[in-house]
Amino acid sequence: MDRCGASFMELSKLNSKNNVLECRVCEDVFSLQGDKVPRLLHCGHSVCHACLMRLPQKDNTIQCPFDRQPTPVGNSGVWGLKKNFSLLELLERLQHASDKAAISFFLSAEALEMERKLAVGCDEDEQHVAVLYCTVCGSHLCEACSELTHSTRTLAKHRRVPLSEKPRERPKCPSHLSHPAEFVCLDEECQALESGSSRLMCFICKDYGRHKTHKHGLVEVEAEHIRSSVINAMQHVRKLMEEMSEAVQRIDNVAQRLEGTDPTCIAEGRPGTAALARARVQDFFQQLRDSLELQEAAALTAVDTHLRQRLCTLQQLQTDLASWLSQVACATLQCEQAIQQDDGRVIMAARDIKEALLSIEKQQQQLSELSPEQLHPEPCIPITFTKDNRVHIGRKIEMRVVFLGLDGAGKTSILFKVKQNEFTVEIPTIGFNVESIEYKNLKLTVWDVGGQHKLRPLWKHYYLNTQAVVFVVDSSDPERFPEALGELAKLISEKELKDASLLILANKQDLPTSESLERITDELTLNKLCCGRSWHIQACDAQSGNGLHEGLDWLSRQMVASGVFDIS
Ligand SMILES: Nc1nc2c(ncn2[C@@H]2O[C@H](COP(=O)(O)OP(=O)(O)OP(=O)(O)O)[C@@H](O)[C@H]2O)c(=O)[nH]1
Ligand SMILES: [Mg+2]
Repeated sequence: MDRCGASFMELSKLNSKNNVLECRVCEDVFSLQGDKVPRLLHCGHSVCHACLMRLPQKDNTIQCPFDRQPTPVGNSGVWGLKKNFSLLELLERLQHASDKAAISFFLSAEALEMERKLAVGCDEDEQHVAVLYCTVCGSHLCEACSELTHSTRTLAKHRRVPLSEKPRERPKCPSHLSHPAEFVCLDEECQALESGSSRLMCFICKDYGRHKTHKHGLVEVEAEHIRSSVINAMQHVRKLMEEMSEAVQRIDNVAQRLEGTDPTCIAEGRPGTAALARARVQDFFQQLRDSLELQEAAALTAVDTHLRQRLCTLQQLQTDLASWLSQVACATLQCEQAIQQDDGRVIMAARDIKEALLSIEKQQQQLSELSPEQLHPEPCIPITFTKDNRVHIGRKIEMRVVFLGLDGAGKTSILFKVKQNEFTVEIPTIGFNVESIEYKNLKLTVWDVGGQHKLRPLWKHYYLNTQAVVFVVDSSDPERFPEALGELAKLISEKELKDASLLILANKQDLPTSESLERITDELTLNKLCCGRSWHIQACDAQSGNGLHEGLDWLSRQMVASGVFDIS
């Protein structure tokens, strides 16, 4: 192989592998001059003159179609950009070698393999796979057939290129196969309805065929439009793909953070967020278990204390009864023995007999003073569970309740209506009333505190250990609703009352001027104010007692988690 042949082969290989001699936008081979001359962009990429002319210009700069780097163009536009002289020199050498040397085509084994992958049959022998294309004969050839068929002096000059560089074929007119399809129909209806091939036409079809009245364009130009629109679209697609792969990366990072398998977590020995969440849940439930265990222990202690007291009482009663019994038995014996004697001795013992009988009477009296529960004790233990997981032993749950509200709202009237079913005209409370009220399974200790303005600063002394606040509102006095709202808002913000249930009694509903529950709820902004705590509004009147039991029932439900269990 001579030097020229060798350099041609290398250049061909270079070109076939990297397409350095083609414009990568239009894929046309660069030319030494004219539209296809390669021009250099600032980023180092080369693009043919024609493609550069088609690129949009913004503020006298054009963007490289490959890396979007800007290249300023002067007043002379694309014409002012430097030609890629290195590439032009390479091209010139290649053409020169091509003209001079007999073409003996060599492709590396690797390049041959690439060409074979195109799987095009050899036109000379269908058993062979083509790797070359003769641009003069227009035939696809394998290496052997290429040598064989192009061995004469004239045929050897035929330009053969790797199959992958085969020049694009010109389409044939579907109606006149001997003519090239030079035009394409641009009619909108045809574009929408017809296949691409039926829109192609030769010059005869253009002037006389079915598309003759339609708008048409040159095949090359239209194909170029499609190519450039695809290239444009591909730029967006590339951006989209970048965004997608970034999103995939982000998702991957998040998944790793969740599982704790990301490098930072591993390096710092930090668990993933899922493990942290699991630990938080376990902590929470451990605290619940701890506090439940404490509550259980307290409840069992309450049962044990109850048992000790009951046993102690029973033992005391047993001891008392045994002592009474022995005293009665002793007196009875004394009397019986005395009356067995002769008359004189009976008379002499009369005083002792009287005393013995008196002692028996005394024991009888003591026995009759015992309650039925003491005389007929039952082994059962009544247990109630409160909502705060306390155990209450006995038939009634004790509850501390404070009645608050503006002066004249009816607190004292309600208290006495519930306690002794009486409605009397009350005088204003100065200080407080405290009463014990039993209702169903509740034993309420009610603190009714005076509501006059000057007394309100004292309300705070009644908050400690209060399980429920009953806030009484005079429903017939809407002018004082804002004042009531102000006092209620202060109560709600009190720390000591944060767990207390809140019953709002809309009192004096018997009066014709009384407002509805909806209006009072709105005026006192109860839905907002009491959000997050257990509260209830109940219409009532202290005169008839209507609504008071419903209110107490609600309070009972707030206290009791589970009704009375008679453990027997
Ligand atoms: N018609 C009617 N009058 C009521 C009702 N409840 C209370 N009253 C009357 O309203 C007035 C005030 O009642 P009280 O019970 O003293 O009011 P209070 O909230 O205890 O007032 P202070 O002790 O000053 O805080 C009394 O004259 C009661 O008779 C009711 O439901 N209907
Ligand atoms: Mg009062």
